Amino acid sequence: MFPEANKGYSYEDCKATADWLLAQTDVRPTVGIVCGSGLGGLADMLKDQVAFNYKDIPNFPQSTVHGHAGRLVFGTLKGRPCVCMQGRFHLYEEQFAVKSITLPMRIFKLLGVETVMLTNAAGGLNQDFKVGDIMIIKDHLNMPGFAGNNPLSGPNDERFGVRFPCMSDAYDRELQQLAMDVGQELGYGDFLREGVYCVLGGPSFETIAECRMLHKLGADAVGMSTVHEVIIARHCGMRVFALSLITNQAVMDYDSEEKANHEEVLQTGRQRAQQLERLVSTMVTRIEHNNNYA
Ligand SMILES: O=P(O)(O)O[C@H]1O[C@H](CO)[C@@H](O)[C@H]1O
Ligand SMILES: Nc1nc2[nH]cnc2c(=O)[nH]1
Repeated sequence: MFPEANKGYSYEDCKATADWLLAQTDVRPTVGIVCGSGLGGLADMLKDQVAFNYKDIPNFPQSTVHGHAGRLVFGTLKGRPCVCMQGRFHLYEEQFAVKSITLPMRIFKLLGVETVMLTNAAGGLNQDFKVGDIMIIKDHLNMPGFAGNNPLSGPNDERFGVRFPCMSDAYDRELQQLAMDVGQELGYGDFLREGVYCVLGGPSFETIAECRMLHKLGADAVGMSTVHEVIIARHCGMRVFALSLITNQAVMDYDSEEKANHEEVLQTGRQRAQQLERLVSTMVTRIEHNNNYA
């Protein structure tokens, strides 16, 4: 499913994969997009597509989760060259996978990507949030990281970045503001939020006590992805924008009959897909037009 432990992750391996891809397409992407659960439609927005199944790409992991197609799509979005992961990898898909799930970020970097835009489906912990809200991520809590499960653990290759990267500026503030501005213009003000995303290892959803604890700790939404990719993307100097679609309310109350489930997650994704695609595609256009954002 994933490349063998410690195989396929060196700078040379990543470069070989990037060079292989660059030899198959004329697209030279400067924006990389990652589609969350049920949000794969973002990739369909790309024009003049050149698409690869993950299984055909050297060193690439394979998607195993329903709602993650497993294709790397190159193309243009309103004239801007992009690459899009239609399907991402999660910590729970294989034990000790924190390096393989983040590998595509290093390949993005070596393809020439400058800005990464990540999306995910998440459970809402903030009691003001509703299902269908879009949360611009301003910061994160890396729970697996507290236990030493950080994608940068192990030897550091300075060709990618420094040993101790700063994370207080992980989420680009100009891009957060751009998302707010674009969202307001598109009339999304009623369901556009900002907040802190907390990553857990999954795949089990949270208990009621866990949701209450995470909320008290300052998390507005909880999921099982994104943070590891953000760490690797920032380590190698790419700008990061990330958003969560609040696909379900985290259950915080012992009287509640609600139960988190993946079908609801995918269903909410389908309902908000078009607006989310418009938000991301309009942002990409502005990144191109305002060089101060690029
Ligand atoms: O984060 P994405 O990939 O959107 O997926 C989210 O949805 C799945 C649970 O329904 C989990 O994998 C969670 O992380
Ligand atoms: N951990 C977690 N991941 C999610 N992804 C979508 N919804 C949820 C949720 O409630 N919890």
